[in-house]
Amino acid sequence: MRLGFEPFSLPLVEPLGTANGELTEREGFVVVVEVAGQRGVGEATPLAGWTESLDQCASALARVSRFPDPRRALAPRGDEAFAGTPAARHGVALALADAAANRDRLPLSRWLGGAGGVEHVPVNATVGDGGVEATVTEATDAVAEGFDCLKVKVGARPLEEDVARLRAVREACPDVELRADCNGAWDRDTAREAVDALADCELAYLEQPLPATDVAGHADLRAYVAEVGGSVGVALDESLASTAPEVVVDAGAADVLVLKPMALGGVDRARTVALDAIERGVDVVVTTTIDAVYARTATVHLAASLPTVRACGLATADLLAADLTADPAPVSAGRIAVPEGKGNVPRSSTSDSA
Ligand SMILES: O=C(O)CCC(=O)c1ccccc1C(=O)O
Ligand SMILES: [Mg+2]
Repeated sequence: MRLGFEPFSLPLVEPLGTANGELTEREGFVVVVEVAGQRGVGEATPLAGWTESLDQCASALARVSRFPDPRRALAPRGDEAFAGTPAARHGVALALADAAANRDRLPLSRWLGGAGGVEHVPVNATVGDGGVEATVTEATDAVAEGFDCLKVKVGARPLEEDVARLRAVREACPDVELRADCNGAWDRDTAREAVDALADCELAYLEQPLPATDVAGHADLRAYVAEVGGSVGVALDESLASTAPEVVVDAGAADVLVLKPMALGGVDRARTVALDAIERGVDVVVTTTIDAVYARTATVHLAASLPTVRACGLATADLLAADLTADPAPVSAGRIAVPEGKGNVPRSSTSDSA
């Protein structure tokens, strides 16, 4: 039983504009385990605001790599080994899951508990902040590539500009499912104004309109939408990094949960959260923090393992200027074919398959 980890740094092709500023590169660790001769590869790619810092992640991985058996770190009593470091837990849990799925000769989607038979996962295109013209160009390019669901980043500029952007996208792309991700940028009044101003845009949902900790505000906003006879849903993303998902669901604060396995401490944990939410009538979308190929592919497997999932935020490989190995699950016509080989990233499709 061995566990090692190596740092990586991958630049984005161009910065992704969000209400929290620009994301320009992704740094993290490839985690490798060997269990009874079986190799497993995981990924820990922390992102400030969603997870621990890079340094905290490295410390947690170093600590667990000195365990005689790192599997103990995932056992219920060992979970404190990862307290506050969900990205580190994600990396170790994925490496161990990959090794076990390889041993059992199952694709990760099946090893996680999926029934099988899901060949594709639908995905949304991610349209960053930009002027009206740039936003419409990105949106129409995505539709031409076959996407039928678009997520537009908003909240980085005054509401009337975001309204103009979303109206222009709706006009140019009348048939798509349209979502807007505010990354917590609005206050309660602005969010209500947005619901009114966007009533004719047929938005599927507003993602994290209010700050992460304002769970009650999101419940109030849902009540407001019902009161004015609107149809826009409320999706929560950042709130799930600070508030337990069951608390969010109990509060009636979300129509949709946006689940990021890196922030939730692993695809295994994200799957538990997803199944619980679905059972309670809340939809789920799975996405990443723009992770590299191992974590992104694991999230494709997670999506495929669920009984239902809405278009996922997994069309982000092209945002990276380089990746850790060949992509076994590229986007084609707005969806991703689920890898069928054993494990997470099947060895035959990797460039380091020696
Ligand atoms: O969901 C998507 O379409 C892509 C992922 C994405 O938007 C994102 C990427 C990095 C950090 C945060 C977020 C987010 O959903 O807020
Ligand atoms: Mg989001």
